[in-house]
Amino acid sequence: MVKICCIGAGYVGGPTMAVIALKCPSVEVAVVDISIPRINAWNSDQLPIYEPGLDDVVKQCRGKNLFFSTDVEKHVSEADIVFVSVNTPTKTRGLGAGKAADLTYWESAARMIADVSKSDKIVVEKSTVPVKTAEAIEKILTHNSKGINFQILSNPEFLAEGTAIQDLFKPDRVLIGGRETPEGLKAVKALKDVYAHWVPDERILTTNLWSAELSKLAANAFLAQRISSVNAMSALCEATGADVTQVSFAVGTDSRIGPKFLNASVGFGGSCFQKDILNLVYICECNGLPEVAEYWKQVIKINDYQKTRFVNRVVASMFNTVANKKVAILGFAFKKDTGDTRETPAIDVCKGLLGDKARLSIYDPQVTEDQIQRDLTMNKFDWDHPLHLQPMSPTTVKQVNVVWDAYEATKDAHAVCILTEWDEFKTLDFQKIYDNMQKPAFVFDGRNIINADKLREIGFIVYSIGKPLDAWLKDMPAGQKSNSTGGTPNTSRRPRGRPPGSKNKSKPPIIVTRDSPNALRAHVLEVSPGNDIVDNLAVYACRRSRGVCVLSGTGTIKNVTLRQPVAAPGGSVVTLHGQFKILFLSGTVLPPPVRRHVAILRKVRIQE
Ligand SMILES: NC(=O)c1ccc[n+]([C@@H]2O[C@H](COP(=O)([O-])OP(=O)(O)OC[C@H]3O[C@@H](n4cnc5c(N)ncnc54)[C@H](O)[C@@H]3O)[C@@H](O)[C@H]2O)c1
Repeated sequence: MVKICCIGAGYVGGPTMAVIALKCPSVEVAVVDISIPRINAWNSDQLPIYEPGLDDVVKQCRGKNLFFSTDVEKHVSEADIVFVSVNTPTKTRGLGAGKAADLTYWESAARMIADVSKSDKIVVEKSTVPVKTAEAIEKILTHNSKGINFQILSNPEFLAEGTAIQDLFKPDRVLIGGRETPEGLKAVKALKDVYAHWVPDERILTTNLWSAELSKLAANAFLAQRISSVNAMSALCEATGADVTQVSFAVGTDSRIGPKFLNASVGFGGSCFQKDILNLVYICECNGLPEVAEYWKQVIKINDYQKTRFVNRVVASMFNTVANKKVAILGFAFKKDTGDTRETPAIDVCKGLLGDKARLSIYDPQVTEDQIQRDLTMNKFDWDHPLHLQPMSPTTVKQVNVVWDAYEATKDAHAVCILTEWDEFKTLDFQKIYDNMQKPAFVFDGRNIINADKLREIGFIVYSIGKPLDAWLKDMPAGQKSNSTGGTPNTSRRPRGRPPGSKNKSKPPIIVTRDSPNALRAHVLEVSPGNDIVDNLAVYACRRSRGVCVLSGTGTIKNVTLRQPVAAPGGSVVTLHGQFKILFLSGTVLPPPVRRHVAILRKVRIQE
């Protein structure tokens, strides 16, 4: 019986090995990891990752030919084929920091394989690694081999989280790279035989080692580039009145381009795209190709720009400040059908809004409070280290409240930001949400999943990425960079001086609302039908611990109770029934600890 061992029981190692075990009953598969909680979870009913269809596959073969264990050395020494699927984070220190791949975990796995092996082995790179990594790994293994023969193969994984099981069942292709020597070709054939249990022969591609390694980086760079291309178009669509959905449909029907991966959004995320492109950029620089490096860097710059642009749009639309306003965040995972939050755009958007002092109420069906707090306090790239090496007890962000229901998150909120395209968000009762929100009520759809027209009919002010703007949003210039957003900083500098040929333009009005606690701020409040105006204002003042000075009001009211000042001679209460139009409304409402009767709504002039 062929024995396979996979080092690393993560998003790739776990599902990939479970599918190999399912499809190859004659192969014994052990998945090993240094993380005890992770292995315990794989052996329980609560798997450590959420992936549609995964539970079913694991249940069918766990304990038969699929095993999860922390006994790394035992299973490695017994295996014929060792997959290495460990983290390959971006380096945070030293040479190549912020770009190059950190191969610490890979190297320590390779040294351990060399130490414990007693028989020949095929070692398979499953992790995404820089091109030429196999050469380095080969050196480590052969220098410590004690006469054992190791063959290194590159077999990069192309699954996408959220559809991993489908992708593994029916891959577009399986790529195997190996040495073009008799031993290398034999090793390639041995691995090909494993996949041949369920993947058609024409879908198993074999190449040399370096082509396989580079193909994975190239594939991710191309995918991310499509997203950045359509996101760049989305900014132009907003500026011109074009609709990005119509543009991408028209572009995607060209058979040379194709329709996939052309949805505009708040930006791409996930553990791979940014990391792999940075890695590619570094490799280009090291190979003396600065122009090529610069080209790929732009894909990440546009992604950062898109997140910053989204935050700016939210802040600018809400009178240029979100200080102390409740903003509901629907969705935190980097895409639907996964609980994975690695490099999710939600992190930068939330940090940006928190930088402007918003209060956030976050709901995601698959992400825990602990994870969200961790993500919002962790340093860049720290997430890509095994759990036990990450900061143990992150400080929590106080302005963040994580809830388990979209209606709870949106209650009393000023705005809703949709950051993950979960299907359940499409069927929310937006009328109910609107009724329970502060007015004007805003929806910022970062995934273009809601029916904007319907929401506008309800009364929302809606922003959908790359779509024609509401009149309200057009009047709120959001193109400028906001220094207060904590999102990924935009490093590009504007050239000095006026562009050639430009004239003096009329300047947009400057909105002077700063968050000094004592500054006056203008608010438009809408009191819903059936509500008492004074009560509403009192609740509003109380929640914000602020005095409210009412300057004017419009609309119609019913059942008016006019209280004459108590001290006035003959002071009394006059109650008027019927429908009245407000001509003039002024007054002051003070928050606690001032006693309620001191809060006075002074003047209402009404007309029958
Ligand atoms: N997540 C994806 O969608 C995806 C897709 C394709 C490729 N990849 C690549 O696959 C690799 C793994 O990604 P992932 O998402 O599964 O990461 P992950 O963090 O989910 O899993 C990696 C696991 O390796 C374990 N590990 C680290 N060092 C170890 C060691 N010396 N011995 C035993 N276990 C060790 C960690 O504890 C962790 O559980 C990365 O290189 C990634 O770029 C990821």
